Amino acid sequence: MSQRKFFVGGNWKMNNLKKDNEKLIELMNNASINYDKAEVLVAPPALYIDFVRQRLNPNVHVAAQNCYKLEKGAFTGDISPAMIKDCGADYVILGHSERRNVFGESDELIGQKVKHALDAGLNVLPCIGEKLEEREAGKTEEVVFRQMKHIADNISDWSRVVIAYEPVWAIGTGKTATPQQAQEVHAQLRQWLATNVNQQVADSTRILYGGSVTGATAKELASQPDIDGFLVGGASLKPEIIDIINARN
Ligand SMILES: O=C(CO)COP(=O)(O)O
Repeated sequence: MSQRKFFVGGNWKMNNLKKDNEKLIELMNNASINYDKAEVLVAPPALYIDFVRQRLNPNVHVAAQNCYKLEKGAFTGDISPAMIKDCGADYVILGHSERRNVFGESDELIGQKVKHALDAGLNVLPCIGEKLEEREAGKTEEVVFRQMKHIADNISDWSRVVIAYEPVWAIGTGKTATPQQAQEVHAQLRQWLATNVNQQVADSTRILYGGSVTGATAKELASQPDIDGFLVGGASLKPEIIDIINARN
């Protein structure tokens, strides 16, 4: 097992009202979690970052699900890393497949966001992953390497970066990648980092898997040598998130 600390993020997406958030926070605050073994993060909708940060165990990171590439200005509807920090969060998820595919964000824009968020002092959790037709056309490596390059070219400090590999065909579909499928891509990504950044970054950077992770599938996925944790959607809204956080115990 690697020296990289296990990391589990819950991406709440556009779900839950205050009353639901309160229940989820209570569940997490009362759970038995060994924070020496697992780094834990939740990403509520931006409107609730302050609400969640004020109530949640301070050991848990709070993240925004997205942000813009500039500090402030006339960008109606958007938020900046400075605002995220001001509300007490310390991470931002960037380039999630829903941002790429529902909202049309490009590799270039995601790279610019990564750069600005790091410059502004946040930790970043950039996401990459291929669509089903890309996998079926044998293009997985090409796609994730291209996405990775746009991100890596904009990283000034790798100690504040956690990567998430989330194959689009596995997100919200109930079709979890097999441990072998996920491990294969994670190993390729780690090799890409070794070749294109350096060996130290390849050895130390956490690469999370995301896509229909459940309490039932987490343990075997977590036992793979290059899978350093998870970014969880649906199951992060349920009590089984605790089993996923404890998957390495
Ligand atoms: O997109 C995801 C996490 O960012 C994964 O979502 P699901 O776990 O619901 O498939």
